[in-house]
Amino acid sequence: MIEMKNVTAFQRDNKVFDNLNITIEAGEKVAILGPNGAGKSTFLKLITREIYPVVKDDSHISLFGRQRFSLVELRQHIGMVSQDLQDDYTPYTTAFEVILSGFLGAIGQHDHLQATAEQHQIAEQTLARLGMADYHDTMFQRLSTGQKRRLLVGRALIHNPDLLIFDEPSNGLDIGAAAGLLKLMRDYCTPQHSLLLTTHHIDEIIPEINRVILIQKGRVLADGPKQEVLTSAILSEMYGLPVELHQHNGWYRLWLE
Ligand SMILES: Nc1ncnc2c1ncn2[C@@H]1O[C@H](COP(=O)(O)OP(=O)(O)OP(=O)(O)O)[C@@H](O)[C@H]1O
Repeated sequence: MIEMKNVTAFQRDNKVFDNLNITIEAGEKVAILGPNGAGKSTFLKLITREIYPVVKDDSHISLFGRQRFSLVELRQHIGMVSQDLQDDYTPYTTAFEVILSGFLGAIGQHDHLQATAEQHQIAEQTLARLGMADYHDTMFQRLSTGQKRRLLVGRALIHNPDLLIFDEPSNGLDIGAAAGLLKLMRDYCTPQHSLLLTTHHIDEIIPEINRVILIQKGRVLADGPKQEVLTSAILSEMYGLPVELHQHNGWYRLWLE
């Protein structure tokens, strides 16, 4: 579903990846961990085409079996939740428009992208299912961080995408809102759906995630089944300080030694 071969990519004049190789198959549920600045968001931006790789003969990015996509087509396959996306909404976009924009692969409403009556109806139902029907016309700037994040999840899921991308989704959420978010993530994890989660919080790695990729300074430090990659020794090496990992009923927690 995602194949990155020998990918070199920059953020302005910072070379973030030099010959990165990562393949993710359809249906996989994957967590990507790494210290600040490791390249996690850059990896996701290569998928969403917010960043383009350096053009080289032996390098390509293939998404959903293809190397060429229009952005509109691509976004039909992907649902995204990220702080960047949250920041991109104008303060005056209403809660309903945020949800509806998931159909349009756009931020907010755009005159040239018209939603159908059926899409309007599904957006109304989604808003209600999220428990936010009373906020239909409330402007984005007047919502709490938890409410904004819930809207973004509704927006990401509304078109039933093949791939859901969560970029540090529970940042800024209280424990109840974070638990609600994890529940939405788990509900999405059917065999045909793929999930990519980047996080700093080991306890966000839901039991359905079976593969973990560790990135450090733009390189893959470890990549494999969760139970092999998530060990105290490997995580201590990655973070450069001694940590102790605990596992309980498929969930993980990290302690400083
Ligand atoms: N807009 C930008 N301009 C220049 N350099 C950038 C920009 N955004 C990121 N970088 C650099 O690219 C590298 C990778 O950043 P990236 O945001 O992908 O890391 P990350 O693993 O997502 O970090 P974090 O956990 O802090 O969000 C870092 O060295 C960062 O300083």
